[in-house]
Parts: sequence; structure tokens; C-alpha cells
Amino acid sequence: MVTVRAPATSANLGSGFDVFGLALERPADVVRVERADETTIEVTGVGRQYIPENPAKNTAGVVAEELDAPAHIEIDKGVRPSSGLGSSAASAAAAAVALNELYDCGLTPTELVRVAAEGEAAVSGEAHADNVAPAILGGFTIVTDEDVTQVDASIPIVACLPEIVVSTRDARQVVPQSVGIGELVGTVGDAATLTAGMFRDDPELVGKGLRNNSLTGAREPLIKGFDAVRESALSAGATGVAVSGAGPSVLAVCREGGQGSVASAMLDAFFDVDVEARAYQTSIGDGATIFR
Ligand SMILES: Nc1ncnc2c1ncn2[C@@H]1O[C@H](COP(=O)(O)OP(=O)(O)O)[C@@H](O)[C@H]1O
Ligand SMILES: N[C@@H](CCOP(=O)(O)O)C(=O)O
Repeated sequence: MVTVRAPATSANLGSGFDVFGLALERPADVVRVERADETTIEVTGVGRQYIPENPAKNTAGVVAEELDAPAHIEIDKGVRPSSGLGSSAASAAAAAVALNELYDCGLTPTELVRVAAEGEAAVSGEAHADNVAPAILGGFTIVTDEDVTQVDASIPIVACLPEIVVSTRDARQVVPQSVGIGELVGTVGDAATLTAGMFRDDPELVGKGLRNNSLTGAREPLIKGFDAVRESALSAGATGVAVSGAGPSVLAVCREGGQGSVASAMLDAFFDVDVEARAYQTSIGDGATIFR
């Protein structure tokens, strides 16, 4: 039996649609796998009623199929599904790492990212790897068709999750298929600024680079109260705010020790538009961890 904890993640970070991602210290999924003749899945924890136990429809089951590693898989959900916090990716990443260990497959972490991305394809329609990469590798990650680059980074974060459901599959439909040259130039500038900030552990630079652009900003109207929540977070000291993944979570980058006031400002702003929410005061953290 092997048990793995894989963290929630936040993808896109404004300028890096389908490219950038970061691991959060919390929340996380815990997945336990045991060898079996055929794959079965049991789900407990937050939002379990929305998660299929049919292995063909669960990201962890798809990973078991990809690795040809049948198992009884127990998933304890800490990351709410359809949260914009990489819920489906956390299970896929944890299952990939756990099954690789259980069956001694010998895959490298980068190879596991590609396997776990197939689990994501089953639920979102496309094998985007920007959540599974940080869920496996930790820190800040940059995913391209050829490579996955990981940077250890330490930045204070608030991830505010409203009681709104946004499916990644649906939210991918609102993203524009093309951008103009002005937008492209701005996006490159933001992406470069954010990346430099990650290398320097500098919340000011990361926040500056976090601006939503026309791709990721297209999701803002799906989140009731988004503009007010962003303004409140910035007034409370956040250095930058963006839609987390496909939403509805909102990500705020904070200065050292600034998470408390930013979290309460974001919760108040959601409350003012009658939306219940919870705020994770966290920071960029580690990837999947094996427990023996
Ligand atoms: N192990 C899993 N954990 C969470 N969601 C899963 C899992 N397997 C399949 N799903 C499905 O994936 C969808 C949630 O994924 P997604 O929309 O990408 O949300 P998130 O942004 O939280 O990752 C839900 O429809 C859920 O039923
Ligand atoms: N790049 C993807 C990221 C989806 O993240 P999730 O946490 O909402 O699943 C996208 O923007 O569609």
C-alpha cells in the first residue's frame, strides 16, 4: 500500500494560460493505492458527491489505466471539485506518483506529469498539464509542449474560494481563440515580470506580473463580485490578483505576513454580494509527497 499527498494548485497566473502553475501549501488530496486485479475507486472528503467512482471518469482511474497499474484507489478529497484550485489534478498527480511507486514503474517526475495530464484530459477535454506539473513537482512551474521547468519559490498567497461552481470544461469555452499584437506584447511583459519575481522570491514583481489578460480575464464575469474582491484585496495590501485556474477561486499575492488582512477583505467583498466563501491563507509549497 502506498499513500501520497498532492497539493491544490493555481494555474495560469494571469499571463501564463495553460503554461504557468504553482503548488499551494494547502489544501491537498490524499490518495492511497493497493494492488488489485482491476481498478476500483472510493472517494471521501469535500465534494465527494460530485466525483465519479467509475475509474474511466475519475482522473485517478484514468491514470491507473495509462500506467497499466490496476489498484484499489482511496481518494480523500481536501480540494473541492470545480474550484479553480486543481482538484481533479491533485487526485491525478497523487495517483500517478503512488502507482509509480506501487508498481515500481520507474517513471521520472516529468514523465509522471504527462501521465497525470491524461487524467485531466478525461475531465476538461484537453490534456493541459499546468495543474499536474506543480502538484507533482512543487513550487512554480512552466509547461510547454516539450518541457516542464520547475522553480522553487516562496511567496505568501491567499486563495479565496467562493461557493460558486465553474467547470473547467465550460470555462475553456469562453477563452478567445486569438489575441492582437498589443495584447500579446503586454502578456509577454507580464509573464517575464512574474517569472523574474519567482526567481527572486519577490511578491512585488510576482504581483505586477499577475494581471489578467484577455484570455484569463474572460473568466472574470463567471465569478460574481470579482471586481470588488480584486479591489478589496489590493486595498488590503495584495500585490496582484487574478482568477485562479478556470475559477471560481481568486488568487491574491501578498507581502510577507499579509495574508490575514487580504483574506478578510476578500471574504467581506464576497459577503457583500451574498456569496459565501472561504479563504486559504497559504504560500507556494511542495509537490506530491509519499508517506510509507
Ligand atoms: N478525482 C477527482 N477529483 C476531482 N474532480 C474529479 C475527479 N475525477 C473526476 N473529476 C471531475 O472533474 C471535474 C472537476 O474538475 P475541474 O472542473 O477541472 O475542477 P478543478 O478546477 O477543481 O480542477 C468535476 O466534474 C469532477 O466530477
Ligand atoms: N489552464 C487551465 C487551468 C484549469 O485549472 P483548474 O484549477 O480550474 O482546473 C484553464 O485555464 O482552463
